[in-house]
Amino acid sequence: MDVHLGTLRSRRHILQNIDFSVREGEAVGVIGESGSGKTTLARTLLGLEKPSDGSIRFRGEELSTQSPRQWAEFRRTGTLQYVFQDPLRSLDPDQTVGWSLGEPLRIQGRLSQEEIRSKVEELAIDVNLESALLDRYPAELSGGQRQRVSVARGLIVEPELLILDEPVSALDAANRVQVLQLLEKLRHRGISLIFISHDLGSVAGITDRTVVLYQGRIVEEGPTRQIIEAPQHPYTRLLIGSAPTLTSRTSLSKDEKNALRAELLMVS
Ligand SMILES: Nc1ncnc2c1ncn2[C@@H]1O[C@H](COP(=O)(O)OP(=O)(O)OP(=O)(O)O)[C@@H](O)[C@H]1O
Repeated sequence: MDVHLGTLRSRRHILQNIDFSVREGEAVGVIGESGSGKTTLARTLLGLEKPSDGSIRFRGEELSTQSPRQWAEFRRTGTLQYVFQDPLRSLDPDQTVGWSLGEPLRIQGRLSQEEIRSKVEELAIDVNLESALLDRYPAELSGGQRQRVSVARGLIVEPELLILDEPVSALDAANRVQVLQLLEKLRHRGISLIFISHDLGSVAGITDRTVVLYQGRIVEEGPTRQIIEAPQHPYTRLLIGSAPTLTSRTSLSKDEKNALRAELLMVS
């Protein structure tokens, strides 16, 4: 799949030849530095950008040719849900957290008010949100609590695929741990996940496979353990070398990093 963005006069090739799949119940990480195309990929998978070439299939159904209205319907029915970096943007500031959590179910229109309320309370327990928080407004929650609400909101309609774009980047260390623990718990629920992040450390404990995005292209893909223990591409080696806590190896020296950067220039 390819994606071009920009105006007709300055069209840019943002994603090139992207080809990967997610199996049922599998958690796949997409990592890459700023500008590598991660958010464009998330937006394309959600139907918010249109691929210029190639296809996006969900359970064999071709999605890339669907109209914006069909895409909206696909997101609305809950098959595909998403969590973005900034939970304040996805939660209505004028509504209580409990209201926002129940909103996807109200849109679906299949359950009564009481059923929705009890589902919201059940889910709050699941994501370790005290029930008293349900009556508060988003601005009255901590960043971590808000992001747990966003994840819960993505889950309430029991999606088949949850796309998370930098879900912990805006959080401090303690809140990050809480949200990552929640995501780890989700893995065992059979939901397929795409976890997009610039930080391999966040993705490491949660994903089965990882895709490495560099300058809009996939340069490496494999089991997350293998990517961490035996990275092949110089870009991945640089990423891992800059995150020494991920492996038992010591971090790269300045010379080693420079050598990898030079190699990277040769291959890109
Ligand atoms: N609407 C747009 N028109 C033209 N170029 C765009 C548009 N949106 C993004 N880009 C460019 O596409 C490239 C990838 O952007 P994208 O936001 O997908 O990267 P990212 O990996 O998510 O970065 P970050 O981690 O900083 O959010 C960047 O060079 C960006 O400037």
